Amino acid sequence: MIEVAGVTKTFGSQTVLKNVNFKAEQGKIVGLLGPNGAGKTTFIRILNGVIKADSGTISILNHDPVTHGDEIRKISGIVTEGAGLYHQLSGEENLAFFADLYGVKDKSRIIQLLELFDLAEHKDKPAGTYSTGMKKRLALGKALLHSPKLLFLDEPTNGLDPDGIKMVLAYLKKYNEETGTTMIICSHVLHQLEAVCDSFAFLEHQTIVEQGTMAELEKKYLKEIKVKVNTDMKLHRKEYLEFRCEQRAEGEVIFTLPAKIDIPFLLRGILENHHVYSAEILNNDLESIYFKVREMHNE
Ligand SMILES: Nc1ncnc2c1ncn2[C@@H]1O[C@H](COP(=O)(O)OP(=O)(O)OP(=O)(O)O)[C@@H](O)[C@H]1O
Repeated sequence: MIEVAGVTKTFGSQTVLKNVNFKAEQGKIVGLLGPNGAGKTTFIRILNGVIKADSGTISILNHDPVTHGDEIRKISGIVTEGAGLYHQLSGEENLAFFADLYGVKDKSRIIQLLELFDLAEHKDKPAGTYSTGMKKRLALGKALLHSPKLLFLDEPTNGLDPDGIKMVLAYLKKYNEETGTTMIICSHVLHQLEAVCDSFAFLEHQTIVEQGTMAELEKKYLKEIKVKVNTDMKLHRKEYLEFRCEQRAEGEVIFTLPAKIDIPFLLRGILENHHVYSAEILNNDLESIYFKVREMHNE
């Protein structure tokens, strides 16, 4: 769906993006990660045709955002920090206004989206009186009015409370599953991204240094696995079945294994003489991988 090769962007004397390569498959949700100022928003604005790259090639469903920006905006939606809503208009009036602007003929789409985002009972209230979570949901509804094939989401959960975050992410996942809409999401809240994204791209030093699914990233970056085992065994050594281990607390042992494949062997070994109440891999979450990727590309 999206293919980017060798994209570079400078603002004055500052190079923000340098030789960026990126791919997104149709129907997938891709997380775009990187520290503050890495260039994530700039990259999304280039993809959406709002600003122009200095060099490189971009193809979005075979359209170039520079020459066919309008076509891309017709098939894409965007949610950014400023939701771009009219505060004096009601929720429904906002969607009606943008539906006209986007040339959406089927007006039933407005009520459908208000219902989808649990805003139907608030549709007549001015958007300015909405809570942050309601505004975000209305902005999502606005971005989806014309049933885009592609959705750009820049920090979609910023400012939301934990319930709001959970709700917005659940809506996005559900919408993706039901419609196959491709989504690119920028966020710093990694555990949220981990739950919804199919793959991840890492922006570092002005370029995408890594892109892959969780399984691909784990394989490449996790050189050892840390497993926390709740067991009644008491350790008197720093090694067990040739694996490094450490008793953290009573009944809790951390084992360091070369690979996931060693976990069944370890657990069978312990179970011969002890009980195992639970076992959990500690370092295979997106946050651990994010720091590994950064570490490797900052050496
Ligand atoms: N229109 C502009 N003119 C000049 N500099 C800009 C412009 N837009 C972005 N920049 C600069 O480009 C760099 C990257 O900004 P960008 O907003 O793309 O980063 P980001 O990864 O989205 O950051 P954050 O995580 O903080 O949102 C920053 O140093 C920013 O100041």
